[in-house]
Amino acid sequence: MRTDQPVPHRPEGPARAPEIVGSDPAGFPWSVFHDRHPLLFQQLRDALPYPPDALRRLAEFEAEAVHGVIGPLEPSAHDRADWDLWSRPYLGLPWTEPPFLWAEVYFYRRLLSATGYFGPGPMRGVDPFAPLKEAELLGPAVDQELAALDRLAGLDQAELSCALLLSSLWGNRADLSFEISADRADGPPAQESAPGALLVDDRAAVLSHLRDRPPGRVCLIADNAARELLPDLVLLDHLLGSGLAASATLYVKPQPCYVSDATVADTLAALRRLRDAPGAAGRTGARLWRAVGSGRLAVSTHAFFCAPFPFRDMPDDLRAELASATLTLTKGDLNYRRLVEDRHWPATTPFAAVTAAFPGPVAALRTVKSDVVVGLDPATAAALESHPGWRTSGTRAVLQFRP
Ligand SMILES: O=P(O)(O)OC[C@@]1(O)O[C@H](CO)[C@@H](O)[C@@H]1O
Repeated sequence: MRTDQPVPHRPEGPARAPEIVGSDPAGFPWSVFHDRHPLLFQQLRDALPYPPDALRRLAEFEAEAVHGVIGPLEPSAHDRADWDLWSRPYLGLPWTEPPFLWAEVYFYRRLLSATGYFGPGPMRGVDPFAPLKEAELLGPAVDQELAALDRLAGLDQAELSCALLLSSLWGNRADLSFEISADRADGPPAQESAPGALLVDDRAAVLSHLRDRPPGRVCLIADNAARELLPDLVLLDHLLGSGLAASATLYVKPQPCYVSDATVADTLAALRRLRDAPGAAGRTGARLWRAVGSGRLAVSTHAFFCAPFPFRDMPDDLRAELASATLTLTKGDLNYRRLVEDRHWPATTPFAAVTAAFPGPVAALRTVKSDVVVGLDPATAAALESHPGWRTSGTRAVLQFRP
């Protein structure tokens, strides 16, 4: 990863709204640091038997992250030089003072140090979130979701494309960090079919974009493992099999973060889960297995996916890869925050304007779990104002496209 400052912000796009920070005790970011994170520390200690030095580091980091001020990475950290630069403006401040996106990414980086993930000891390379992700992947809910693929047999290609885009989108509701402290102030989770739950639906435009050109490479920047990654993989299989894509690249995180974010190990586990399933799911898994073997489906990663910056600051090598894709699908809330920048945009700010710096055509598939939203029509935005909590309840979603 580069150690210089992020590339200067490009001039395109509307005047930029203020960044979302965590300093308002009534706000969502504050609750993440003060309500969600203490529960997360407990969940981690329950999930794996940590040795004494890791328990001590976890306790120290918990005290710092919940009540203290931001400290540096340990001197021996392999990425200390990067983070020294990136954290210079924020060291010594309460965790809720910096931009929320920066603070959360750094929180998860520090958490890995505390568990010993990068250390010389027995926890080196041990994903602290693996027990949570594995339980979800092997659980009965996944059996049911995979069995449901058998019922798609009667759909024609267009219907199938629409259905699988939607299931990949709503798969994003399966988010283990969100489940820790889901804010249900806005009522119970909406069903996929609930009228009005999908605030923007650009599926038709996404599909005609793919149909109207020779099949190329589709990239998918994944979010969560297990129950979200499975429908993402099924969607990629469909795009490859239907000729809407000639090849695909699945981008996952280079290291564990944000609790359930997918890594390469999670991807391999999901592929095994699919391949070993009965019926249509098993056939899908077998095709995907072969697609990986033939190179039609590449599983890739980049250090930038765990860096605390919006996508407009991506380094040139990743920019060039994405620029050559016919379409990039970004999954989930965090990737949305990185795509449109985590700012207090008016909700009617055009999606195309704030994503202008993204290299190539892009579609965001995201359930709304944090404050930022753009691209709503004025009537939708106005109607939502009478539903306090709609931005963080995970009951609404957007599927937005910019050619
Ligand atoms: O990216 P995802 O998995 O859809 O959501 C991540 C999330 O749960 O974590 C953040 C708060 O910790 C929010 O952006 C969001 O609610």
